[in-house]
Amino acid sequence: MLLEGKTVLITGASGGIGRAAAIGCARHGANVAINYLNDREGADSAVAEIEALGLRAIAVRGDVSDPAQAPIFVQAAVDAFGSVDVFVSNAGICPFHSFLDMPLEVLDRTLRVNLHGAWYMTQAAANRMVDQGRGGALIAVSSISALVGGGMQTHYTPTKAGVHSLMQSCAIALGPHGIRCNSVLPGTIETDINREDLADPKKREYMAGRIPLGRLGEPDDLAGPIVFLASDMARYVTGAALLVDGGAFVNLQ
Ligand SMILES: NC(=O)C1=CN([C@@H]2O[C@H](COP(=O)(O)OP(=O)(O)OC[C@H]3O[C@@H](n4cnc5c(N)ncnc54)[C@H](OP(=O)(O)O)[C@@H]3O)[C@@H](O)[C@H]2O)C=CC1
Ligand SMILES: C[C@H](O)[C@@H]1OC(=O)[C@H](O)[C@@H]1O
Repeated sequence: MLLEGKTVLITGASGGIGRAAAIGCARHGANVAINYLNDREGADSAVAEIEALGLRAIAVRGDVSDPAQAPIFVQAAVDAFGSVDVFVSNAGICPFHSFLDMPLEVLDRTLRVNLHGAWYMTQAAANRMVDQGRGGALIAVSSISALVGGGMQTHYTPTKAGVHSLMQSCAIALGPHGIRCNSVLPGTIETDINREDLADPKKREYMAGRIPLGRLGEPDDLAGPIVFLASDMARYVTGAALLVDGGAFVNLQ
């Protein structure tokens, strides 16, 4: 049990990586506050799964791109569990689109959810941790796409580089408060975000073929790395980026 007695907050935890991380943290003894936007059923089922493990969980609806939602989410977690020990900034979107004709609304929404949303939520969680005076851990779900490009992701990849950069700067700003700030960089993980993209058999075969470990990722592949970075096992790790990609990034030839 690496997170016994801790309170973990995760944005976008109604499905995919966030949901797997929420359940992974509960398996290690944490109570979990789950933020979601549209998928009430997914959020409720994550809460039920955590409760079945004997831990506590709440689901709080809110759009991370709205700055007013950040203090509301943090306060809801404090009201329910009394503290904020770990915050995982995970909520994100990736509406695949070509560059030259990118509608401004698609660009704007992607930046607002993935980057502004991460910033607002991280700041609110950090303020609470500083007030508590006993440190904490912030983790951003960045991406292999922080390091490499995507022709249909020109609006998205800068946000993933951005959230890792946010963790690096926060590591400096918050280190004196004992708050560690790190990123995980998933490769291609099968979730709703890429269901349509990977429905193309050629694309799927190409993406899977790039991976030395021989398969696309599943959401639960991120649970262990996130629990590790959240826990005291990583007590001297801050400003780091942990690739979780089955080896895709290093696979040149
Ligand atoms: N899958 C992959 O290959 C990779 C994913 N990532 C990153 O992982 C993170 C999670 O993605 P993944 O699990 O794959 O995708 P999913 O689409 O499965 O999950 C996305 C989650 O984000 C939530 N969400 C979306 N927009 C908002 C918003 N405005 N406010 C609050 N919650 C929101 C969704 O909530 P709801 O459904 O309730 O609306 C959902 O819970 C993203 O940041 C993504 O960039 C990084 C690298 C690879
Ligand atoms: C959504 C994509 O399949 C996924 O998102 C990322 O961040 C990865 O790099 C993949 O491109």
